[in-house]
Amino acid sequence: MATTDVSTLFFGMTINLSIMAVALPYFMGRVNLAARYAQAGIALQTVGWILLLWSSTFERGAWADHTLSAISMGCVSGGMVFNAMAFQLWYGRKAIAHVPAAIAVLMTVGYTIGFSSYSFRVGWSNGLLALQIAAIIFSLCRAPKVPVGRWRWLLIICLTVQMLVLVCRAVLGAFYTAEFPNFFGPYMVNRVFALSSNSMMMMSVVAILLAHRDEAARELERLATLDGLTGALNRRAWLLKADIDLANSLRYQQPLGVLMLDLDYFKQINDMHGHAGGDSALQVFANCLRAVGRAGDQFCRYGGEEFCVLLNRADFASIMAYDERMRQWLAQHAMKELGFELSYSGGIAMRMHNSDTIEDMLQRADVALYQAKSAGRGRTLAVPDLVCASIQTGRA
Ligand SMILES: Nc1nc2c(ncn2[C@@H]2O[C@H](COP(=O)(O)OP(=O)(O)OP(=O)(O)O)[C@@H](O)[C@H]2O)c(=O)[nH]1
Repeated sequence: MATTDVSTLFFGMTINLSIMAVALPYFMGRVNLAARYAQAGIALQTVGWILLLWSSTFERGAWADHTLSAISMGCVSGGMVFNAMAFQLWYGRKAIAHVPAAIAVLMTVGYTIGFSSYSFRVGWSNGLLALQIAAIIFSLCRAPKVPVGRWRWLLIICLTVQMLVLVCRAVLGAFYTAEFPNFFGPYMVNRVFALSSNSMMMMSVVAILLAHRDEAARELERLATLDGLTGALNRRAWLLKADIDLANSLRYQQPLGVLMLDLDYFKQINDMHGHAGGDSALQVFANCLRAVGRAGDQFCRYGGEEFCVLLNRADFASIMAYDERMRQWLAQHAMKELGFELSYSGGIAMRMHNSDTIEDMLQRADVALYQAKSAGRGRTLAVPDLVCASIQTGRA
């Protein structure tokens, strides 16, 4: 430790940062907003460190030293703001970083004004950078809105180490100036700061790459489970969830129903309003299912213009009420949003006995749906010998 040269360590770190600032955008390829924020954060911090090293080649306190150092502080703290925005997006939250951004502005302005006092500028810049990092750590300690991997803890550890070293530097620089008169001098705190900055920066980049991988995995899962046009679950994902719900319904002996829905005269809709009109109708229908559903109901686009809803803890009367709500919703919204009426036929199947499978229920719902179509459409039926009821509302 005693032989480590602080300037060389910072120089090495700046070289590493520069390589990563160029390599990340190049090798990550086209990325979404969060990764672009993270890349911008690293790039800004790189510029900051380059300027800081450059400033040290000028006479101390000279105009060039003052200007370059002030800009470098703005870049380093601005880079933190971009990183905070990236982490928030990876947390599934809105990308706001008011506190780190306000601290970045405050820090740069104060540093520029108070540059002539070494103790002030070291205390101010290190103290506020530590505060900025504390704000980011605080937001990382809140529960994420999406499942995130262990990168979160890696990042919290890296940032905490950096924050603690910055606090030491702030205190030593501000109050023990005689023992700590130079940023690049061979003092223990400078060495610790240079070494920890090096390793924490590397680890932070690892965390960023892991966060990006998490996000890619979530996106893949989204693509694999959702229908691209309507945002509804696709058949495969729905069947997996349906099996779990059926097992729970058996275990707790609670009612479970399947509602199979098919838009009426959909071919005519396509013919009259074009394929885009048909697509919009499918989206409006999915919105209808979303609007009238309760938490726990699962719906999917089963295929083409056919949808399925699984209604947990719902008896036949509740499913009839659900169907009625759907028809009312469509009566109020379809004409307004599409310019034409939208009607559907439905088939209901309740879980009948303990050996029922989802496939059995779908088969019964399909038979009921076929009967609803044959009976003139615009209605929802259950297979007559199983449940003697029908709902006949809307267009017949
Ligand atoms: N616009 C659009 N049309 C689709 C999509 N998937 C399936 N279709 C169309 O949906 C139509 C379904 O037609 P049919 O099976 O005859 O059903 P229908 O006209 O609704 O008749 P009934 O169900 O008997 O009332 C076909 O013309 C398909 O091309 C889609 O994603 N978008």
